[in-house]
Amino acid sequence: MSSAMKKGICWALATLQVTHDDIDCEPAIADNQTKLPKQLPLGTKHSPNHQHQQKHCILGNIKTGGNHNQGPTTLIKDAVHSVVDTLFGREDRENVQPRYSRLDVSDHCSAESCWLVINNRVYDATRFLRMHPGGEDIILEYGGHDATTAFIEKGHSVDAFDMLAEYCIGEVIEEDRYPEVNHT
Ligand code: HEM
Repeated sequence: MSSAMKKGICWALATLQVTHDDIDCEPAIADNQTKLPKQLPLGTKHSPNHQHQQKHCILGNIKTGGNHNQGPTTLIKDAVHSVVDTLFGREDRENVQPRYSRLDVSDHCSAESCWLVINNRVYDATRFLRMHPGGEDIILEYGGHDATTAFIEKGHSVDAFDMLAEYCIGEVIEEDRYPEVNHT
């Protein structure tokens, strides 16, 4: 396969967008331990504003051997990794990260779905809200927005920076990136 074609497929996978609504795909992913994945009918119920529902379900069904304890985002990430591993081998999987525009992020500004951008990476802080030592409200204030300056200026510890990785769901698309803020 030519490298241009390879790059094209990587790009296509990377631009597939995943939102919290992907949770609707979870049964289709998990219910496949011993048989082929059940096909989720296209157009299966998602939130009315969901623009990429069909893509998500197709992607969700790629995964084989799902795990009920994993979050939907992890499952989708694994699904992308499975495809990349199959097509190109493991070494290329690091190039594949879901990409979101700042407009996509702005849809997730509630306690039901709370995303933040810190240094051009997108974090889904929804399940962390109640665990946040600084309180739920302060994160919610930044839900759907860029929280880089707030997060860094607060002086979060190294542990807090390390925790971010657990909630990272992708990165901001090239044209919406801001200069990175150094925190050392
Ligand atoms: C997913 C994103 C976030 C993570 C993982 C996170 C994590 C943490 C952690 C682990 C602490 C305990 C102290 C420390 O280790 O530094 C903390 C405290 C705190 N965080 Fe965050 N935080 C996040 C987002 C934010 C945002 C956006 C703000 C907005 C300013 C914020 C404000 C605070 C404040 C004010 C405290 C201090 C609580 C206190 O010491 O009384 N955090 N955070």
